[in-house]
Amino acid sequence: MSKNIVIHDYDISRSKRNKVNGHESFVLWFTGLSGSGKSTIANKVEEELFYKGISTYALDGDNIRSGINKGLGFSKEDRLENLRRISEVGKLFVDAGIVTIAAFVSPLISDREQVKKILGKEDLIEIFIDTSLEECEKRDVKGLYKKARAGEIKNFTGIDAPYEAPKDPEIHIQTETTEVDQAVQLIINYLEETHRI
Ligand SMILES: Nc1ncnc2c1ncn2[C@@H]1O[C@H](COP(=O)(O)OS(=O)(=O)O)[C@@H](OP(=O)(O)O)[C@H]1O
Ligand SMILES: Nc1ncnc2c1ncn2[C@@H]1O[C@H](COP(=O)(O)OP(=O)(O)O)[C@@H](O)[C@H]1O
Repeated sequence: MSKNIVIHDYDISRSKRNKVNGHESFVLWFTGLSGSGKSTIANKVEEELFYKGISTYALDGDNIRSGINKGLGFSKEDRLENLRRISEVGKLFVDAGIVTIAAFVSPLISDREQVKKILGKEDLIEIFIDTSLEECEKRDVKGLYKKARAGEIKNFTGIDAPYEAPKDPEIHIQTETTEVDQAVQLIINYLEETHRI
């Protein structure tokens, strides 16, 4: 803690907010290669939760890398800082009583260890969107793999930057054998079975 910074406790606590909202707050953290299906599945999971009356918010590349993290690139250091700030923002949302959905490549085990350290194991549900590089490249939703192969983008995850698969995620989805709707149902089932919702 910096010198001369004194934390002020507010009376409206997270547990009061959770009680009023009628549900817990936590982060669903999606990790996987670009094009693996993180945003597609995260978006539908949010929709499903939202229409169940749950307060949700999705943090995704668009609202983060063009806003709070404008100026950060894709070096190992910048990714770590990107994910550190996202985790801190996620922590605020959880404190605000919101089920927070985060969809980021988050490629390294050490990146995700930092996320876990900031959010705390209890408030984090890690979801590995497991799609082979071959399939992501075939999808090439944004045409970025083509550019990376042509050398027009450097440090592209899966091409010339590493992706380290999670060893023990709470939820593991293989999109080449699981349809989007099935993936969403697996996540909702997990949340119900673990009494998160
Ligand atoms: N070099 C490189 N490597 C990986 N991805 C790249 C890169 N350059 C741009 N993009 C686009 O940025 C999205 C990934 O941003 P993230 O913030 O999720 O990345 S990270 O977690 O900090 O590694 C990723 O979005 P998604 O496709 O939604 O995953 C890409 O579209
Ligand atoms: N089973 C599946 N799960 C998720 N996405 C799938 C699946 N099958 C095909 N797709 C397609 O793959 C693409 C994934 O893109 P996107 O969700 O933007 O990935 P990411 O956010 O990981 O970069 C979408 O065009 C989606 O329709």
